[in-house]
Amino acid sequence: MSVETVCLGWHWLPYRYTRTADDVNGRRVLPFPDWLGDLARGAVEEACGAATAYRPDAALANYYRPDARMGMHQDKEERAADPVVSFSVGDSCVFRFGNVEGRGQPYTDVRLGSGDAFVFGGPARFAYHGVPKLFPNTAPAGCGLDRGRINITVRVTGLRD
Ligand SMILES: O=C(O)CCC(=O)C(=O)O
Ligand SMILES: [Fe+2]
Repeated sequence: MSVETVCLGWHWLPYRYTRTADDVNGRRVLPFPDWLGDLARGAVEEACGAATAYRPDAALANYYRPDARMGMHQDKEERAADPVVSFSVGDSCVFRFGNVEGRGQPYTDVRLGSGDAFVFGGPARFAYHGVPKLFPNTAPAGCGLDRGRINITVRVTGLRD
């Protein structure tokens, strides 16, 4: 994985979440903002066509340089099966959305652009997914990012202090 990540609410490390960024500076992670939870809940409601009590408590903000990639993986450190909501800003990318059995086919390649939201929940919640390619210089003017891509995934950890 060649992205640079900042977390809100809970700090993610492979295999666990902690309240302190132990592999960075040991400090407590910044709070998860209410507005981001509201935005994500709106996306879930639009995706499933019904009101929901979705209450996320963590976000991972990834910065992709133009040559960055993310390998196929599951988001599975959460102790809850609530949906993951992804927001993209900047350059477009190929988002590879696969199956729950493994990293290989079948998968679907979706082009995610700046401003897109993607919700994975229900039977697709633990599907393998990754980002094999960015399309450099495709960020729309005024999106706030000249180069590369930011993706924010919003999650329900199911954890308590
Ligand atoms: O960048 C993306 O669209 C996906 C990010 C992702 O899968 C993750 O942060 O776990
Ligand atoms: Fe992921």
